[in-house]
Amino acid sequence: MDIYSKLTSKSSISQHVTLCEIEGLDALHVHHPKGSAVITLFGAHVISFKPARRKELIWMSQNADLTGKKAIRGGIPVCWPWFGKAASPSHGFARTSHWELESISDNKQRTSLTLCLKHCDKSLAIWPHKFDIRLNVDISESLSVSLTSTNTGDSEWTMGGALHTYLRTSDVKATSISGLGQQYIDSTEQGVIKPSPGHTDINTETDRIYTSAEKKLHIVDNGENRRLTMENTGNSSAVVWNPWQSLSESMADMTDEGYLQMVCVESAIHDTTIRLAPGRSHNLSTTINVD
Ligand SMILES: O=P(O)(O)OC[C@H]1O[C@@H](O)[C@H](O)[C@@H](O)[C@@H]1O
Repeated sequence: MDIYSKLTSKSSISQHVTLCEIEGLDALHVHHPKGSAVITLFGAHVISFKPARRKELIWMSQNADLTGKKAIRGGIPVCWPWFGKAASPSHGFARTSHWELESISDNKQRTSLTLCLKHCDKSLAIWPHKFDIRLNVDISESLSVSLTSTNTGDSEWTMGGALHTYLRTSDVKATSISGLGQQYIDSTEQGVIKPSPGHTDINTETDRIYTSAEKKLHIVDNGENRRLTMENTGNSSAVVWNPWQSLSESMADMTDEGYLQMVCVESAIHDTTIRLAPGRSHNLSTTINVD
């Protein structure tokens, strides 16, 4: 999907940031000399990142729903306060909530945006806890996304989540990921734990939670001879997901062939294990670089 041709400008809000609309969703278009990005306020969802003079790094489904009625397929969904089906809705409510833009800072090196989501009557009905979460997005020649979760209530709560990055690849069958550690939970086989050589190719439906992944992962797209590094912090696992053919065909927001150009590599807290006492914060981050 060519995100940039679908943007309609509304107003310039800083030297390098324009408020735009994409199919009815408000979005921030960052046009820094070192890199471009688009982030929707719905979900605080990064839907594009392009380092200057390089190709798009982020995959977006051609059939993504951009009406604000369901989660966006592609980009970097912010899954919070839980990962997957730990509770309902799947991957939490942050990715389908409307976030506020809190601040922008532009300098020669980067543009940084902070978006914010706080508890409200709707969130309290789903998850009865008070919180403040902030997503900081730094756009430069690399992309850095950092989610700080703070307990603003008066009792402890527990959270999980993920920065669920959909990476674009020229050919998933020629893509390999390393730094994954020695074992994974295979979600395609009822959570069986399997040994891992620390790296994987993608040539079938893949839904794996790597529980001893290294902080730095390497993703090699041999089709395009491109090497990405993803550095994660604050996570308990790295999740690798590709729905492959028959699942893609069953999903309304994927094209039948969409799975061939993507792989999700996620900085995750799959096990809802972060306990936050009142006033305490946790930071989960992912930084993506083209080597
Ligand atoms: O369809 P959703 O809710 O966006 O989830 C997509 C996938 O997200 C991955 O993180 C999960 O491991 C998969 O099990 C899941 O299918």
